[in-house]
Amino acid sequence: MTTVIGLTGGIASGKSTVSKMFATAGIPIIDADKIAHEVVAPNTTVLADIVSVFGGTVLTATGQLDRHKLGNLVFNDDDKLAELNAIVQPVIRKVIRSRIDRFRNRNTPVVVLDAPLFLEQHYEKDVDLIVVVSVPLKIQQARLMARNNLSLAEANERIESQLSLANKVAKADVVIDNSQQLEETRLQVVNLLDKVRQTAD
Ligand SMILES: CC(C)(COP(=O)(O)OP(=O)(O)OC[C@H]1O[C@@H](n2cnc3c(N)ncnc32)[C@H](O)[C@@H]1O)[C@@H](O)C(=O)NCCC(=O)NCCS
Ligand SMILES: Nc1ncnc2c1ncn2[C@@H]1O[C@H](COP(=O)(O)OP(=O)(O)OP(=O)(O)O)[C@@H](O)[C@H]1O
Repeated sequence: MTTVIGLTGGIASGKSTVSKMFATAGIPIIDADKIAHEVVAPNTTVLADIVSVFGGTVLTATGQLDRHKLGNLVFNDDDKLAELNAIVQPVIRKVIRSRIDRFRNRNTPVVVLDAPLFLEQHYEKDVDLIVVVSVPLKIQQARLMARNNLSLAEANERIESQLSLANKVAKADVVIDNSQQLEETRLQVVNLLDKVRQTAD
């Protein structure tokens, strides 16, 4: 039997950080952001659809998606973000589901699905446990501004384009508090894995 852990949280809450901790413990990761990057490679129909809606200016000189430019177009315009989601989410969903099926068929004991839009895109039924990484808003803003070199207003636009963290926490089976030192977070990951393994035994 496979336990699929759905790992989510707000932007810059620490999903990748937590997901690396699971990977270090030997757990395979399905990374939705990585899949989202793969499905828009040059010469894909997804990229062609994006260009037909947003125009050729979202491409770099070498025909790659200019992620920074597209991000600036969609994160302050709900309608444009919805248009982008309508193009990419069905394709991302297909890849995610086929990877989960493969792990379940192989009876891999524990797998993590790291998906920022897990709750917005309703992946609840695809997983066995919902884990939300949580930090107070002030820490989320500060980490996002530092990591992506954004102003407070730009950081807030991105934070507000998702379900609120409080809303995500309310839907969680387990909450990982990532507001302290990394070691504190790592201990919570190790504890959670112990519990999951005990339940599966
Ligand atoms: C708009 C894009 C080009 C911006 O690229 P950029 O390199 O700046 O961001 P990146 O892809 O690394 O995502 C960073 C974070 O932004 C947030 N985010 C990404 N896409 C979305 C979205 N559609 N809605 C809300 N938040 C989002 C997530 O928290 C994500 O972890 C890119 O995010 C994208 O293609 N998004 C659509 C695909 C998607 O939904 N990805 C999320 C995985 S399900
Ligand atoms: N406990 C921590 N203490 C200090 N900094 C941290 C901690 N956890 C994460 N960070 C930093 O905060 C930033 C956001 O973390 P991370 O990239 O893991 O978030 P994320 O939720 O995966 O983001 P996204 O939604 O954009 O994919 C990174 O720069 C990371 O190094």
